[in-house]
Amino acid sequence: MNTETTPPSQVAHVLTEALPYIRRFHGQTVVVKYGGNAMTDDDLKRSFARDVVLMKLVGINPVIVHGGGPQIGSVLSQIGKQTEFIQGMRVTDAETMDVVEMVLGGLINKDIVNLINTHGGRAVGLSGKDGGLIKARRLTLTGTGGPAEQAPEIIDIGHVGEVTGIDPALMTLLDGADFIPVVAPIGVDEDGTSYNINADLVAGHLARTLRAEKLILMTNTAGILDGNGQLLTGLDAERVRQLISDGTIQGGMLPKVDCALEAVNDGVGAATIIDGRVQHAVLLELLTDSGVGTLIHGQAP
Ligand SMILES: Nc1ncnc2c1ncn2[C@@H]1O[C@H](COP(=O)(O)OP(=O)(O)O)[C@@H](O)[C@H]1O
Ligand SMILES: CC(=O)N[C@@H](CCC(=O)OP(=O)(O)O)C(=O)O
Repeated sequence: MNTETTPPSQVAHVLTEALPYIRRFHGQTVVVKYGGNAMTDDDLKRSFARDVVLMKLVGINPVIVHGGGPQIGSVLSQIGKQTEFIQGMRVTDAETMDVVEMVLGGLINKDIVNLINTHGGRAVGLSGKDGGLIKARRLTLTGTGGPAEQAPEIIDIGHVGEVTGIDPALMTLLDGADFIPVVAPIGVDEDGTSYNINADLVAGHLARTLRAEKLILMTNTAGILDGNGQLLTGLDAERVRQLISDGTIQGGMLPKVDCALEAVNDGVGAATIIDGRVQHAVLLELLTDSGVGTLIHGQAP
């Protein structure tokens, strides 16, 4: 909103509309997954940084988990390396893992930290290695094809991890000192081996561990769409299962719905998938009556 052209009464109205939401989320943790597809445009990146700073200033505790899939892809193509996804996960050999660490833990993480800090926040960038934050192990995928009587085929996708534990100590420390944590989705096992982890999965685990009031997954669609491209504003587990089995939900949307369902069934207040291509998407979702995207419901009590 441009306050130079907006009548003051309208500005006051907007602030009043936000008041019940500010009260509701005050002192609560909100985990925001900032997908690589939502960080392509400089204006959008700035609007995201301002939203995060505003959240912190009104007493909400934002925790940012970022992706960077397209950015990893572009560095891999610059060095002439092919990349492949199986069931939404990037096949990650040792050389790809180095690029993942450089792009996620280096470039993107520090870019977001810098952006938040230049807009008045105090962000601290971490990967899952810092303070033992994200414990991981190798993820094994099983094939979906083949005759039913045969044991499912095990697919090796290299250094791709799944989260086995989150140590919240560092988060609590940062939150207590009013810092904003910005987390790169890299985990480590007991032997010190690094793993590339889908950022949605990390965000879901963090939200559960921190008992977040809300998990927000920002992506490059209006939310979850039905077969006709229409936005589905609210879904429960049963409907999600149907949409997966009829192929409406697929690819990169699969880990999002999985982790959103796991989160709401394990103590997280709500999970929404929103359009990160919209300016101030996070504020619209958190602090206005309109809300945006798809809300994933938990099981009825
Ligand atoms: N039913 C669906 N509704 C919306 N998007 C879907 C659906 N099924 C699959 N997708 C795909 O999921 C993508 C989002 O996942 P992904 O590309 O991994 O995004 P991000 O980088 O934000 O994690 C969408 O761009 C779309 O191509
Ligand atoms: C295992 C795996 O696929 N990891 C992802 C990690 C980044 C990510 O999740 O980025 P987005 O959220 O932007 O998709 C990858 O290598 O692309």
